[in-house]
Amino acid sequence: MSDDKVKTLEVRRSSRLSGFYQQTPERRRARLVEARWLAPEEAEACEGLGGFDEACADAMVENVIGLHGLPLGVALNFVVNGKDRLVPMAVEEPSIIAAASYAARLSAEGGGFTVEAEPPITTAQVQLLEVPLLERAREQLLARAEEVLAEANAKMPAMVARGGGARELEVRVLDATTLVVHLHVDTRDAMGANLVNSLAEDLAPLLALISGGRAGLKILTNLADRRKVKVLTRVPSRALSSERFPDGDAVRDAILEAQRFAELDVYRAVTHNKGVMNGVDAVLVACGNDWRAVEAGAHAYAARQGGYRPLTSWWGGPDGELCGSLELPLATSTAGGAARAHPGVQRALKLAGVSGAVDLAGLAAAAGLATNLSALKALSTEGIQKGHMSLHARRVAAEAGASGELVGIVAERLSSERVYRPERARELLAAEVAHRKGVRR
Ligand SMILES: CC(C)(COP(=O)([O-])OP(=O)([O-])OC[C@H]1O[C@@H](n2cnc3c(N)ncnc32)[C@H](O)[C@@H]1OP(=O)([O-])[O-])[C@@H](O)C(=O)NCCC(=O)NCCSC(=O)C[C@@](C)(O)CC(=O)[O-]
Ligand SMILES: NC(=O)C1=CN([C@@H]2O[C@H](COP(=O)(O)OP(=O)(O)OC[C@H]3O[C@@H](n4cnc5c(N)ncnc54)[C@H](O)[C@@H]3O)[C@@H](O)[C@H]2O)C=CC1
Repeated sequence: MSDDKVKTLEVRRSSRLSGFYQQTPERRRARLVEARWLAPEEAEACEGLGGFDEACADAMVENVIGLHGLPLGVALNFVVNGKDRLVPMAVEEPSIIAAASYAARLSAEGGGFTVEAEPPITTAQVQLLEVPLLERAREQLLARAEEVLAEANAKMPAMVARGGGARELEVRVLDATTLVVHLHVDTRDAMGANLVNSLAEDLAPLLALISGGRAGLKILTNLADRRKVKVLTRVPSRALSSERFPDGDAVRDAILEAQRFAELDVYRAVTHNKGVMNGVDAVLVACGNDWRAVEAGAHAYAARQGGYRPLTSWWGGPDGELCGSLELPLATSTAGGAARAHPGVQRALKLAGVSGAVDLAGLAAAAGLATNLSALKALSTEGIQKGHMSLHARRVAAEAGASGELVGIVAERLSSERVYRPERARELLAAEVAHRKGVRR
């Protein structure tokens, strides 16, 4: 590990930054410097597109004609495996970052999030077609597994030197003449897609020869179920009480009813899991990771028992607390892709103190459990619209033409009326502007 990384890990910093959300972006950046989350020059570099320019973009994808921005925020209050963390989130939807921060505050009351992550195993699939003697081919492939693994490792000396490498060969029968070989590879801090895809292509002729069949597709699987991450939390029921809902036990029970709904009904389970992915995806986007791969794997994992189920579980603990867990496959990267090419991604990883791909997976999962908790709590008490729409109101106000402090004023009036129509926002804005002109005269 580099000296810089060691220093980042040693500094004790608080993820609780009171009043943060009421401040301007400029002041928030200054707070991150004061609280030693960012160096002054890093905070300055966050401004605007944060150093991401057309040259970076042109090197990343094809047919670039410009840049596309998204808001980058930080979720606060996270304690993960006993350590305070800030969680960078890039997302277009209002209230997700607030929801993550809110649930992280609740979780911190019970000690925070505990993450258990599997090693970073990415799996390549080689399809073997027209295999004459399936069972014999399977036996032969397994008998020569060590040879195949050694061949694979010989093709990636740098990964082996890093502590990664090919770990296991698995053979599955798909139909009367088709096998699939799984090559499980520890890809350390890389997602490993390009690496294992190359391995699969290189090894396919040997696998076909051993099986007596012919090689078909050679590609990784995004059902990365050897690369799962599990996150747990417990929230004391007193932390769930509020002025409007003073009985924390009743709030806990209402959340458990919401969980049961998702367990019983696929229509609800899908929305429930959307609330999980609100947190997971926002972290992955901020950290330049392949969220399509994670989305695909997460939903397949949710359906692994045949029916589609919620990715999280919530249950009552022995001391009346609310306990929750989230488990999903999460193949992340801090070494490749945008992590190398995008200066904003590099800063986000630094801000979050990410030590590697497995650590990033844990942080994204903690954010997912958090956004699910906030959504369930809101849904089972006051309803989603109050918190969500009062934040959405700022966007409605801005779209109606408000700027500067008028955004907050119009948004607050929309929220107090609980009306979020653009025409009402325009009326309120016009009235406020007319009022100000009248006062000046
Ligand atoms: C929005 C809250 C948090 C308000 O909740 P509240 O109770 O009004 O919040 P509060 O004023 O008591 O503040 C509590 C904490 O929330 C955070 N917080 C509070 N306000 C802000 C803000 N403006 N900006 C940033 N952070 C904010 C902040 O951490 C604050 O702590 P403090 O710093 O004061 O100690 C709550 O209503 C909530 O979590 N709602 C759920 C929102 C949500 O899930 N949004 C996603 C969109 S809906 C969706 O996509 C998913 C869904 C719902 O369909 C999934 C499903 O069905 O399961
Ligand atoms: N089905 C899918 O999901 C597919 C995804 N992809 C894309 O492939 C890319 C794969 O990402 P990555 O594998 O992360 O990037 P990558 O393909 O750039 O590989 C990362 C490279 O970083 C180097 N490296 C340096 N330090 C390392 C460390 N500590 N640990 C591991 N490697 C280290 C290694 O040489 C490694 O090969 C993503 O952009 C993904 O979107 C591509 C094809 C299919």
